[in-house]
Amino acid sequence: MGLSTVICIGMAGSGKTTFMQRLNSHLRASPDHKNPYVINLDPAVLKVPYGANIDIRDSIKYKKVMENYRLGPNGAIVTSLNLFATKIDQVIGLVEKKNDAYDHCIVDTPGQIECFVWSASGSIITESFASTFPTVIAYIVDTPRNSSPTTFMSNMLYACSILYKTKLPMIIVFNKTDVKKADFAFEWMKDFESFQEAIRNDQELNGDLGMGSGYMSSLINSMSLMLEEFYSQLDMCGVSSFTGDGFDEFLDIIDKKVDEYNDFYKIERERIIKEKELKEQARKDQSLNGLMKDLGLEDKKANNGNTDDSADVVSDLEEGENDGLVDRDEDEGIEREYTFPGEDRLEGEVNDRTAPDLQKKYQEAFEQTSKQASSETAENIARYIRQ
Ligand SMILES: Nc1nc2c(ncn2[C@@H]2O[C@H](COP(=O)(O)OP(=O)(O)OP(=O)(O)O)[C@@H](O)[C@H]2O)c(=O)[nH]1
Repeated sequence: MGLSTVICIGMAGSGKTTFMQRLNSHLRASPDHKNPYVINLDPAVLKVPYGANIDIRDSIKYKKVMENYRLGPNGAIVTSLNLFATKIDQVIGLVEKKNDAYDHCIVDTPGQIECFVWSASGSIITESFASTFPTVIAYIVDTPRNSSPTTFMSNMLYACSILYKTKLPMIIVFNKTDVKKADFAFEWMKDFESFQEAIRNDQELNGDLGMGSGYMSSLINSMSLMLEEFYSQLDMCGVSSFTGDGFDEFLDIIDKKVDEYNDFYKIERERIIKEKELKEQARKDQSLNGLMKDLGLEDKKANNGNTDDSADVVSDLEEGENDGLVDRDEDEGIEREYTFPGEDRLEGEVNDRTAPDLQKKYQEAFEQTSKQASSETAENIARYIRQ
């Protein structure tokens, strides 16, 4: 089995870094597993309590990003990730070389979850891993803090949005079980009635001031079906990053999720990528056809074999046909200054339908321009980021 990636995501303070530290030491101590390859993507963390093979802080100085770009803490995290994302191919290349030496590549993400999950660079980084290795999301939850049913549901909705956004297998990891066991959460996820009961109790306990009051409880009730569907796609486990409890189970679930990735998610992802490519090709063909049509160069076959030049092209209009279109201005005789590069044209000629290779030339020019445009765009983005 080759290397698989585990990306740790979770709300601020849920214990991602401590979880990473424990997972790292657990894997190192286990005779059944190889040491993990560890990546830190949190540019703002002061101290990384595990030895990282790749650390975003080595290449990007968070404080400098804040100063140079005059950004606040979150803006600086996003910008640091943007800068890092420009190098992601190199990072993936490095990890790929370790494919045989490691079983797991574990990735820590910034404390501010939205900076990673909802940023373009977060998506690029996740996508890059997911398209190269089987990739699983470990969504870390602070169990004691989620014992209120409404806080729990908000957290689950967040996890749900990540699942649907990344389209990757997900494990919900209830952390800090040394403080509070996660049984209540498993129960709520398996049996929606028990969750509704918890909301009713919360309401009774806290009255109208309680989070479970009125509007919230009816919102939660109406979301029950959606949440049930979401829970059915997940695996969950309870761990304590302090004591190491539950980590064996977590690793078993990772193996299961990697199989799931290979059997289902990979095929689904490839289908989606293929579909996108086809759509993109269709869009390009359409704009090329539009261009050809505008130039009066559409395929003759498209005219049902009618070789008569019946399509309205600029040259036709010049004849002064009464076609209801706008008449030319008085500057009729003035030759247009623009022309198509490399085209040998006769004076005043607008469309030369007799040139047999013209369509081919336009096709080449179109492809050339779109290639040039995309590399120019990439260069512009890189220049902008460097500035
Ligand atoms: N009791 C207990 N505390 C934990 C556990 N895991 C983490 N903590 C504590 O939770 C707090 C947050 O842990 P971190 O690992 O810094 O959490 P984080 O999600 O990486 O934090 P940010 O990156 O700042 O968002 C720290 O005080 C940890 O000591 C655990 O399993 N049990």
